[in-house]
Amino acid sequence: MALLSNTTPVYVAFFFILNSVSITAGSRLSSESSSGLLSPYDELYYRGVRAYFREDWERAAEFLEKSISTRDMLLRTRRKCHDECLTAGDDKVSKLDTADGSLWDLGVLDWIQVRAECVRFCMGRSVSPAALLPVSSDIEYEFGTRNPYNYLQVTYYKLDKMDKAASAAHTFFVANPSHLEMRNNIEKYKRMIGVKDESFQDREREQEQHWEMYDAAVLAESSSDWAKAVKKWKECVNETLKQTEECRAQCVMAPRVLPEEPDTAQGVYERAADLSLSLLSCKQMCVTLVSTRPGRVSALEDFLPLQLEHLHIAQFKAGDLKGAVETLRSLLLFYPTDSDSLSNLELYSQTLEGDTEAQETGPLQEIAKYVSRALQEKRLLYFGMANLDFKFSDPDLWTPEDVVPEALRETWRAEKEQLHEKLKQGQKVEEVDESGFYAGGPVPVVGVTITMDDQGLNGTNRVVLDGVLSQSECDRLMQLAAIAASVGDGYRGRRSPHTPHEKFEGLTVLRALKLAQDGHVNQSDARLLHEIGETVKVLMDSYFRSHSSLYFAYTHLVCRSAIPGQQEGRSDLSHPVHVDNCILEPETRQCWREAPAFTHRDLSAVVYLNDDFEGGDFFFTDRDTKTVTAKVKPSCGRLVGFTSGPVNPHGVTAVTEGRRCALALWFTTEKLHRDMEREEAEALWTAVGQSVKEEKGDTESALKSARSGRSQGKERSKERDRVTGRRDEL
Ligand SMILES: O=C(O)CCC(=O)C(=O)O
Ligand SMILES: [Fe+2]
Repeated sequence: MALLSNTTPVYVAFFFILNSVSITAGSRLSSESSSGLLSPYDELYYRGVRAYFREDWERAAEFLEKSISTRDMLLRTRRKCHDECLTAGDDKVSKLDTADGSLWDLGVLDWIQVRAECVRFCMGRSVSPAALLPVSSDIEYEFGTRNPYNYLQVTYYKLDKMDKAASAAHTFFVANPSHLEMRNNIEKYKRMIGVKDESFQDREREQEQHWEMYDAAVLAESSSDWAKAVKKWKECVNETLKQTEECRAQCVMAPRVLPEEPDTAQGVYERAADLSLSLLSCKQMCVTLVSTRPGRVSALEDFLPLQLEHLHIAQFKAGDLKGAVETLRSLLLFYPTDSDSLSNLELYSQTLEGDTEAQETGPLQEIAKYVSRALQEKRLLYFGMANLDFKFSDPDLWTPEDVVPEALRETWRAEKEQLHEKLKQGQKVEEVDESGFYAGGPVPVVGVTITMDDQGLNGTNRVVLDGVLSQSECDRLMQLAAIAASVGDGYRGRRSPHTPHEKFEGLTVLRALKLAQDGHVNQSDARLLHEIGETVKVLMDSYFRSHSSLYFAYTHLVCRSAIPGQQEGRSDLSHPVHVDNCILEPETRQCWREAPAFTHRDLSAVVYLNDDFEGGDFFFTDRDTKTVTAKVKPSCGRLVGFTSGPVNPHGVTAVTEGRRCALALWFTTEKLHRDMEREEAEALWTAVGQSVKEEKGDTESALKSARSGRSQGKERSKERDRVTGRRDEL
């Protein structure tokens, strides 16, 4: 028989929202009905939406705001009552633990009844009877996706309250990052005079704090600042626990819809199982909710244990062995038989000469409480479930087998497998690029066309453009590369950095310029290399829209030539699959922003110069680095552009005959990381341009003054304007 948990009267806090915004006298008043009790927030919301469609903006703002604040208060009240009733009915539960099973059903019903009455009494003191009723799933969805802020944004705009409109827009956008219209609106608010930077605030930020801490911890870790990483991971663990508990506290029985009296023994049993299953799945849902970012799909499996692992490593690296021991013990609460943790503990115990008594403070204590409560709930449920044929999901990957009755283990294992599979697929299908770039902007250079976009390339933030260079420009750059190669390459002696079957030659803008000065290559060809960069920057900046300015990070012309006689039976790649700004770990699908990856690179572009070679296809893959998602055949003037992060792993197939040349460019949003070599080249350029008649030695002093003083600044920017200006005329 099927037990339908969705019909049971549990307040499932699918999208829990708990603001710790203090309740001001004003907002309390506005959320109360005439009886002084909290009104139903769904009704307030409907009134707000109706006013919105009547274009009665004043009323719309009033009711939408009231619905948001009333919901906050309701959730907080429920939390308070949950705490107040935490032990209600415990005597019944403790009997369940010891009972031989014959009284399980009655015990569960008793327990639920007692607790529900406690909660009902508690909530009844401040919530009106209508507001005690569960809201529809539509309303839960509306609030979960932050749609009230969508209405509020327009409403405040109409009321000419731009700061509030900007804040509503931002709050909505955080949970809906691919909502292009809202993105454009935000852009407009940013340009409006009088809208302050502080207005772009996430009004729901309170529930996202653990994510801010998570990001800060990862950042500290990637810069090997271990002391800071320890601090940040601790904060993150504490906050994640807090958010989880807040969420779980919302899972209380709806006090007005208690089980009707079942008349048969089997009926009693089923009812009890049904109710306890609902309660448990509501609590379990919190694990997924807390580890899912708003607007992003992929939940991190095993979120708390994962953080503890990071914390443990950071503590070890920071030399805090006692702390590491404490964290390991916390981790062992989840996975008591984990061999790595056990052997690490053993190791620390030897180093500390047995002094490994953890102080059981902070996270350890809280985690111990959390784990033991969660396990008690599971035991309770699984015990009762043992004789029933039903399906359930357990999002915790750490539930020990002994909690699950023998009869259920088979189903349970299958569920776990499925969960793993689902997680994997979820990550595969819905890659979300967090880079802040959005493909799809215009291509403002005459003659350049979009050949493939995200859809054609099967991914996110990818593009292929054609017509970036003419045939004669390709020829001139090929010529430049050939001469430069003959006088030594720019690969600092690493002639085959990716494969021994090919020779690599690289040339930077500065080196090309110096070769021109020494009379090895044409000035105009060296200048072309520089100018192509400017065009590519205009294209990338425009197509990949973002809030940030773009700077050159690095540019080089690269040729890969097949080494004759060394191609037989070759199975490697010309350039192995990689991500440009992080180190991809295909097994975990994680990408570590750490050296030797060029972590500051944000956008990548490769412009191809020729096609008269064998092999050398560019390709994108999935995060597994194996599944090829799109291929690009190089040809003169073709550009492949993409965001440099984990959504775009890519590689190059072996060049088995001939020579393949391309201009590779990377851009950064961090001014600090801009390409100083390019600036040096530009300064040199200016100096040379200014002093055609001057002696060659003078360029050196001109360069110095450009680097150290402001005197050259104006000249340089004039020169740059001229360069871009010319390209714009194309
Ligand atoms: O040459 C290409 O097509 C790609 C090169 C590349 O991925 C890189 O240099 O990072
Ligand atoms: Fe690359």
